[in-house]
Amino acid sequence: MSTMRIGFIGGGNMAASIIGGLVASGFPAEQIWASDPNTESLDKLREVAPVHTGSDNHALIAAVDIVILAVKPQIMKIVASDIAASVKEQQPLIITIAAGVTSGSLNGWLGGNTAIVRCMPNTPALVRSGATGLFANAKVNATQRAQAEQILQAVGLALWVDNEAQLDAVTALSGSGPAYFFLVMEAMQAKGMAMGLSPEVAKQLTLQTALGAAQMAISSDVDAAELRRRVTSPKGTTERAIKLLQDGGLEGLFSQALEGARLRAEELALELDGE
Ligand SMILES: NC(=O)C1=CN([C@@H]2O[C@H](COP(=O)(O)OP(=O)(O)OC[C@H]3O[C@@H](n4cnc5c(N)ncnc54)[C@H](O)[C@@H]3O)[C@@H](O)[C@H]2O)C=CC1
Ligand SMILES: O=C(O)[C@@H]1CCC=N1
Repeated sequence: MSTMRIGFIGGGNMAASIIGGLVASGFPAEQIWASDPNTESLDKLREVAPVHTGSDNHALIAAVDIVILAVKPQIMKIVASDIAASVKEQQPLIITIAAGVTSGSLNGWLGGNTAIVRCMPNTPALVRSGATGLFANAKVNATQRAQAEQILQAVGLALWVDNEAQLDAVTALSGSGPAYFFLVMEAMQAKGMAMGLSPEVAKQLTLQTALGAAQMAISSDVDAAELRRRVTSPKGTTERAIKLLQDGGLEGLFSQALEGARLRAEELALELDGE
């Protein structure tokens, strides 16, 4: 880890958060490169850490051992096809964080035979509380797996999945997941206000409750169902609220929502493969 050189193609939000996490965890900024045609993105990156920056993706590949593709999914085919010759020559480990771009599509655009780790991070990576699923293709060796894991751990939890199809489930669960919790926060906050609390009080109580519930669930040795039972006094307020949520079909709705997201992830991969 300490001697590896890492290059980011695409120096936007996700690159900035991973670079920030790496440097905060002790990784030397002088071993990090980033290339991006947008000089504003590069200026912002240099505010995060004094990394090497430029606009030439080929020069970046020549300088590093690991290339992280952090561009938008829609331009991945163009970027990958353009760097294919350099990747063939230098044989870096490729890590992609783009949603919906399969390792098979990427491998094809890069000319084949490429070691690829495909990751599905989520937006809390921006505050180093991310949750990432990782998948390695058959070309990735044990050292490269450990390197990829350490890089993504710089922005939160990083867990391997057994096969690439499981990344669609990861996308439905933790990739899109922050939005589900944000929706619950919006609804609770709105009703708190409707019941007479000020916007600020409703907001702060909602957010602190979300944080407290997550921290309790993470640190507790019992599961979420038991924690819920412990809040639920017999014939009390929680019992009434939970019954209304369950009678309204909350669990079934979550099942449908995650299934819909997983199917959409499958569709997106097919759409991007054709681009
Ligand atoms: N934003 C998030 O929280 C998450 C993002 N992702 C994935 O991360 C990837 C990056 O997302 P963001 O950082 O949010 O996007 P962003 O738009 O902030 O960054 C993308 C960067 O790529 C640069 N770029 C465009 N063309 C380029 C080229 N030819 N060569 C090099 N750089 C080029 C752009 O100038 C921009 O700075 C996406 O593929 C997205 O699917 C995945 C999970 C969560
Ligand atoms: O909504 C999306 O399609 C992407 C993938 C996971 C989070 N955002």
